[in-house]
Amino acid sequence: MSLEVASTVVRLTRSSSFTHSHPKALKPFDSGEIKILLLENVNQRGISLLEKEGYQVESIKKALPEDVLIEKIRDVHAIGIRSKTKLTKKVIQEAKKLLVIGCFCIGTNQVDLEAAANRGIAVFNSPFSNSRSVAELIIAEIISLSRQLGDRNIELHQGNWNKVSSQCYEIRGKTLGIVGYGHIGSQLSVLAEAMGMTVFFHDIIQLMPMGTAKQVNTLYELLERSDFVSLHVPETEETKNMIGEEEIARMKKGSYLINASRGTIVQIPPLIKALQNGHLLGAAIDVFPKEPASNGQFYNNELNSWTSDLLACKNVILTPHIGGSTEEAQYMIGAEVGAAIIKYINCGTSIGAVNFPEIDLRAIQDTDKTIRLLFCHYNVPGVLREINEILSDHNVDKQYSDSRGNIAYMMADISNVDDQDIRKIYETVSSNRANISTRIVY
Ligand SMILES: NC(=O)c1ccc[n+]([C@@H]2O[C@H](COP(=O)([O-])OP(=O)(O)OC[C@H]3O[C@@H](n4cnc5c(N)ncnc54)[C@H](O)[C@@H]3O)[C@@H](O)[C@H]2O)c1
Ligand SMILES: O=C(O)CC[C@@H](O)C(=O)O
Repeated sequence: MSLEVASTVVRLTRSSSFTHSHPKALKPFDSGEIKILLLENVNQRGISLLEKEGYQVESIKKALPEDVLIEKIRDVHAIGIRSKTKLTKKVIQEAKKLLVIGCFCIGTNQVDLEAAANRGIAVFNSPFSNSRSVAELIIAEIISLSRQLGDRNIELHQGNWNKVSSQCYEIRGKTLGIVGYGHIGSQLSVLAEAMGMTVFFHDIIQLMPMGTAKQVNTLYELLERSDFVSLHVPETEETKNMIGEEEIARMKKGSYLINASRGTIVQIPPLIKALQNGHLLGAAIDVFPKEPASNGQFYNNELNSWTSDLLACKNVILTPHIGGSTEEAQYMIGAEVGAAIIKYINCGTSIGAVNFPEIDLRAIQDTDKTIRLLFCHYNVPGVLREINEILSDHNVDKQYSDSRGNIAYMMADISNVDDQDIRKIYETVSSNRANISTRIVY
């Protein structure tokens, strides 16, 4: 395998010593030179945090077409995205200066995580800041489907008074089947039980049930027992097309399907068929196989060929991927992912990264002449010995290393390093046979 070198040159001037020692605010080099590109309308909280660090931040409200994205990503050290921007291997290969990707959302399926790790690029997300928002939306949808609220609302907006109770039900005493019992699924479980529902869930791992919920062994068992099925799995090779004709046929007659996970999990044509023939009484869909890059009049057959058939079905609630779109969630995500980007750029901290060894070191005290070496490398035998040989003329105050698959990451705080030694250390470490990326912060 060829060793790609994506190294960062450091500033060679330092501040002078302080009499008292404090945790030192580390900086990579002149922070003004750090360029950050934020796409898809990242919350102002995240923008402000990054700007406060002195980084140059460009924020764009929509996702970019691949050619424009490639052009822009070449020049930036960090990129912040949400669910629409596809950071494929091809795009990542063009990102020569990129250190870090921030997914300002939960899902990370839009990023080629392995390609990023192989370039020494850490990827962060916000694993639970919008979980509650999604769970609340699902509760609203369960009630809305059960009472046909969507249809009544449209009818009355069109002047049609249609007072009916036929096939409108309370949710008390009904059964909710949750597929994927992680952050969202388990929150939903608690809320649904509080509304008087009985909860079953299916997950690939054994999990502690909330309240009196029960885990079932198979997806089919869950589908056969539930009045409402709600999907909360990530997009993986196993979950793609998870709900198709056979699975829908296994659902109870008169039940409802809700998908706010990813658009690839449910096959829409068999869902449309089941809604048309009355096997299902309704569905709520928040995510779609293809979604537009920005707001506007894009929801049509050009986007997904079956759109008009779905629109014609009764009791179907369609929302534009807004499960996590609340002020509370977006603010928290902006703060969390913004902080993770800053800590990775300034201090090398990779705790919370989804594709990378997760390590941290306690702060450097604000005395002069200590540097932090950040060395991302291929996980091959003998490398740490070679690096410590390079560092042997200095005092390694503390050091931590971990690996994840074929990628390893080492942090070392080295004291008593003179200005002229910094470049030497940088050059020798970054020319190591296993180097992926080398950075020095101080
Ligand atoms: N609509 C929205 O706006 C919105 C908002 C947030 C998250 N999401 C989506 O929801 C997904 C779930 O979010 P989360 O925070 O609960 O994730 P999570 O990682 O906390 O939980 C996912 C659960 O699914 C389980 N799982 C994985 N593969 C499975 C399979 N094949 N069968 C059964 N269970 C399986 C996992 O074991 C895990 O317990 C995210 O990955 C994201 O794609 C959508
Ligand atoms: O905000 C988004 O675009 C994605 C929301 C949601 O799907 C997530 O993965 O957190």
